[in-house]
Amino acid sequence: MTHYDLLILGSGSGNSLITPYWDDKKVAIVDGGIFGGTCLNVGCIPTKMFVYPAQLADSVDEAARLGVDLEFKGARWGEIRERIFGRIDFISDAGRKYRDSELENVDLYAEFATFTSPKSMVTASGKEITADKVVIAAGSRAVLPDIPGIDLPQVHTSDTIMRVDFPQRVVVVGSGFIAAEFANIFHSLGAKVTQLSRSGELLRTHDPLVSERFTAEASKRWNVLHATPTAVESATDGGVVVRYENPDQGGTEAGEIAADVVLVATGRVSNVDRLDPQPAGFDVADGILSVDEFQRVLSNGQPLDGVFALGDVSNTYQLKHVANREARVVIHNLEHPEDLRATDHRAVPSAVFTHPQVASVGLTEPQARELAEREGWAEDELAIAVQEYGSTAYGWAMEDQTGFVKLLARKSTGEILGAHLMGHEASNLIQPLVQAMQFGTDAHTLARAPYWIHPALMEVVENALLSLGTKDSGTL
Ligand SMILES: Cc1cc2nc3c(=O)[nH]c(=O)nc-3n(C[C@H](O)[C@H](O)[C@H](O)COP(=O)(O)OP(=O)(O)OC[C@H]3O[C@@H](n4cnc5c(N)ncnc54)[C@H](O)[C@@H]3O)c2cc1C
Ligand SMILES: NC(=O)c1ccc[n+]([C@@H]2O[C@H](COP(=O)([O-])OP(=O)(O)OC[C@H]3O[C@@H](n4cnc5c(N)ncnc54)[C@H](O)[C@@H]3O)[C@@H](O)[C@H]2O)c1
Repeated sequence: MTHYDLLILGSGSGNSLITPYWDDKKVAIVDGGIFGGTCLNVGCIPTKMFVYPAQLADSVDEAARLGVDLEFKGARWGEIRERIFGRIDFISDAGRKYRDSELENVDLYAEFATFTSPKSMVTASGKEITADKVVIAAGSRAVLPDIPGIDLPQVHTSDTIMRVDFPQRVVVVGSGFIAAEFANIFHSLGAKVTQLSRSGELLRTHDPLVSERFTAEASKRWNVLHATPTAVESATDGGVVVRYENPDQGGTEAGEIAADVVLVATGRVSNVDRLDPQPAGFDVADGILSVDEFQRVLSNGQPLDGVFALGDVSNTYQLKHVANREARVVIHNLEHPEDLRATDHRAVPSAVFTHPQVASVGLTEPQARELAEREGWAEDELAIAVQEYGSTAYGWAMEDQTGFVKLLARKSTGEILGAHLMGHEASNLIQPLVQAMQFGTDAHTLARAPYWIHPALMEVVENALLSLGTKDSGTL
């Protein structure tokens, strides 16, 4: 048995916890997967490195509308893939070597491990590790529907799809973040894409206007079927046949579609079940490890001293910037047990890097209506504004016909409740709204106090804020 000052389970966001504070202390980092975790190896970073070339390919259609004739001659997928993974694999490998052999005070266990008590683990090869402090950053994994043929080699999750040779025919199963991003990448780079959506509505957890308009836009670009897969079968040409049926009345009729590869993007679950949480007495609720606001793991509803968790294993956001924020809180709380700080989850934004881009923060319209009803607000207290990109000068320059900013606010106070953007650079345009929600800036003050550069596309946010008609804060 080897004892450490700190044991970290998971080398994704967990890797950032080893600050200079631990230089003269013993640290164990345990990871049975690829060093560096999901975001670096199979998540945010490589996907966005494919999204950008896809965006360049998309510009051909946009340019044509504006009288500029470009030609898409094709994408050198193999080259793109080698460039992306040449960079990423190098970073992952260098990180692993640094932890494994260059730091004297850190031991890397490249194995899966399970808990035997809150502060002790056993690795797959039987090594026992104990520690004074423990951080669980074990992430999440893709879930697959239980249908015949799901284990065929042509069926992928986001973990493996980016390493394939370019497929001419792709079936994407699911309607969430991952499905939207990959359907767009493969379509834009020249593949024939069919997306199977169980509900027929893409990005369904977003505001209904986003879901409705994104579904319409995506359906113009690739084949979106209101259907769910029932089986995948090998085909004689080396590909597969995906059988599908309509999940409810009004859906696509049953049928089959041939594909080279299938990407299954039907959600991710916390890895907590694979840690053996019972012997450790960890609380698990709704499939995630329970933590308090200081990221301390709970046992029978009480925080365990010196045991923390962060990221996808213990939150339902499943976003890297949330895992990073929680990691900063854990870094502080590990080093200052007498001055614990809480994680602030008030205004967590997200973006879907597809085409058109989507970005959101705060309440959707149904959630805001529910709040208004619960709190007995007057009829017109909920202010809603929808501002089209095309209503601004830069939108004219772009001849934009799809982009919009939708805002929800409380009329009498100007409190911004939610923001939902779809269109060019939505992931950047949303940032001032995130700031305002975080700092409690009301809609009128945000529109009037700072200068907004004219005629930047950001004016669409300024105009949406003014369109809300919330209380006049007096700022001219
Ligand atoms: C395709 C894709 C695209 C994404 N894009 C974005 C994006 O654009 N923006 C965004 O904010 N988020 C994005 N995400 C989500 C983001 O990647 C995750 O929220 C984030 O990486 C979670 O970090 P983590 O530290 O909690 O877990 P991870 O980075 O997954 O780290 C967990 C580590 O724990 C290890 N582990 C698990 N169990 C054990 C065990 N029992 N023993 C030993 N080791 C174990 C795993 O091998 C893994 O390396 C994306 C995710 C995917 C899949
Ligand atoms: N840009 C980003 O920030 C980004 C990008 C990718 C992933 N992520 C994170 O990763 C998480 C997982 O992404 P995801 O797209 O897998 O999950 P998701 O929860 O966004 O979407 C899952 C989709 O699969 C559908 N589905 C579930 N079971 C099904 C079944 N049996 N048959 C057919 N459809 C089914 C659901 O209806 C839903 O549309 C996201 O929640 C997100 O937080 C973030």
